[in-house]
Amino acid sequence: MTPPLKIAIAGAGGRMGKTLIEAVVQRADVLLSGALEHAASLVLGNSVAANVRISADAGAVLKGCDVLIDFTRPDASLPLIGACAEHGVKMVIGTTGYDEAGKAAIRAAAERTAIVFAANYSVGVNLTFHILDTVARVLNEGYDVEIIEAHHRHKIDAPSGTALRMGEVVANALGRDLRECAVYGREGQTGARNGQTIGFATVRGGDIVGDHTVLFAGEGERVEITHKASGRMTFAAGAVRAAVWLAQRDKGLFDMQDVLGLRHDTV
Ligand SMILES: NC(=O)C1=CN([C@@H]2O[C@H](COP(=O)(O)OP(=O)(O)OC[C@H]3O[C@@H](n4cnc5c(N)ncnc54)[C@H](OP(=O)(O)O)[C@@H]3O)[C@@H](O)[C@H]2O)C=CC1
Ligand SMILES: O=C(O)C1=N[C@H](C(=O)O)C[C@H](O)C1
Repeated sequence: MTPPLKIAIAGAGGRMGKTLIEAVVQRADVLLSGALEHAASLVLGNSVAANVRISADAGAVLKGCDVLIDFTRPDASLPLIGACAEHGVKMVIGTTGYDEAGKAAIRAAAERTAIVFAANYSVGVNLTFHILDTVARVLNEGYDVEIIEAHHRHKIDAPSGTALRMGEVVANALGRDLRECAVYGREGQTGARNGQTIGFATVRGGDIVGDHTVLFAGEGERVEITHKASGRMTFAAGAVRAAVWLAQRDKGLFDMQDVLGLRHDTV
């Protein structure tokens, strides 16, 4: 019998970390082997499962696992990504907000180990990426694109990784480069809207788990594609699914489209 896949969680005390622990423990085919936090964390030593306490010893946690699932913050995850590449530990990265150098570090690490990196692990959002590609190709002229996202008051990056990915999908479908056409918020005498731009609006408040709407506004009609997450288990279950999928890969960079078998040339 194949031994269960050993999964460790980085950011174990966080909102996603706690939900990921629940998601791992629920499955019979995987084992929670470690739970990682930073050295000053108030939850160090807390027991999270049989024989697993939250630790700040990254070396020991990595030694004991096959896959590390990281939902932390870019500055915390980058050293872990380097260490995983060095020790051949596979990774599922859910953290958002990386700059270009951070993304380059992930690509470099994926030459040495297998990594799934996705801004959103829910099946619904990944399906939405496909729908957006189709909608943008049809409404390719005369429709202004605006992306509106809302999250809880604790979120530290904006726009969300998911909103940015939605922008990339739409921009690719329209033959545009998001880096050149994105407009992040408006204020004052903005002038009339440039039809080639893709606008982003961010809302932060309360306990909103994650809402995303892409609006295609034309003359006489508008199309709105909306996804609303009402709980974090949808992300956590997707991340654990990605970890199990990684068991068959040695190295390379993948995303949730690959895990779900949804990849085609455009998304
Ligand atoms: N891809 C997806 O599907 C999703 C992605 N996310 C992303 O996941 C990330 C985390 O979100 P969320 O759980 O809400 O955030 P939290 O702040 O609740 O959790 C982050 C955790 O990481 C801990 N941490 C900080 N530094 C380190 C370190 N060096 N080693 C280990 N742990 C560390 C934090 O500790 P402390 O609080 O003490 O600083 C905290 O417990 C965000 O980037 C978010 O955007 C979220 C949901 C879904
Ligand atoms: O921080 C969050 O909570 C979330 N972050 C992800 C993002 O930035 O897209 C995914 C989800 O919307 C929740």
